[in-house]
Amino acid sequence: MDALAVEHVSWHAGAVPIIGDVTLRVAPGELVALIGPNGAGKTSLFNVVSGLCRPSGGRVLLGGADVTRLAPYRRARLGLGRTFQTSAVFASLSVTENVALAVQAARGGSMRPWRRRSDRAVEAAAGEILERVSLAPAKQAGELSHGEKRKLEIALLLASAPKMLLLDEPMAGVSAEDVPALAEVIRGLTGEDRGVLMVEHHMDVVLDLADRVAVMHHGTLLACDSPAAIMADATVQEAYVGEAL
Ligand SMILES: Nc1ncnc2c1ncn2[C@@H]1O[C@H](COP(=O)(O)OP(=O)(O)OP(=O)(O)O)[C@@H](O)[C@H]1O
Repeated sequence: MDALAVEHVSWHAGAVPIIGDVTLRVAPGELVALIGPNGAGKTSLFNVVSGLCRPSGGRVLLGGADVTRLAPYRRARLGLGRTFQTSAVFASLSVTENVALAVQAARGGSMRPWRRRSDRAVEAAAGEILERVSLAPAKQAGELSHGEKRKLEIALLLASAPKMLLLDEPMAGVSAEDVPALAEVIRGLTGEDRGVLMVEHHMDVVLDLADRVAVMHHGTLLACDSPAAIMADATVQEAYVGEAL
């Protein structure tokens, strides 16, 4: 069963066709990188998969369940997690407090403030997640580097134990020295049979991390294959004429 299946998906913005007949699968435990020149339709595809945009044709399946008509929060409950290009963390709270809030929300949806002494289980779960993303618990979220903030965003997603993750340019704004550590965290996300679909412009990161690379161009999927096959694909090279691949 695929973690994610996008089947013949099209999306129009009003009358303007943006995505046409895209079919793409992500297996459990697989990391697929989604690349393509600016304006190719990568974010639009993420919006269709996460439920922010309703496709004009085709289907989206999560773990085999048809979610095409479900609202984003219901897809999240079915195990879909998504990061965005902009950071969304509570800057004045510590790293642990941020993750503990997410764990608590995932467990009960209660909006009561997380209480330091009353919920050791929540704290323990938060600690475990922070270890997985190699992030120091005591730091205030507002003081983190870009790379650390990206790790914290991933930690917040892991709080709800998603089966399928959409990562939107995780390396954007991250300094060169933080890239290897963040790449290592992303590499670990496919554990526990989790599927990952990642939009990323840094080709070295894509080639290093991806099991397969999907290439979008003018709203369609040009190719989806191993990194080596994609690098050797003449059609792909042509789509990127004038741009660094
Ligand atoms: N709501 C909308 N209304 C009209 N046009 C849109 C809308 N959303 C996206 N587009 C257009 O669709 C095309 C694809 O946009 P999209 O953001 O999906 O591309 P992208 O591959 O994510 O690009 P980038 O790498 O620059 O983020 C662009 O030409 C964009 O201007």
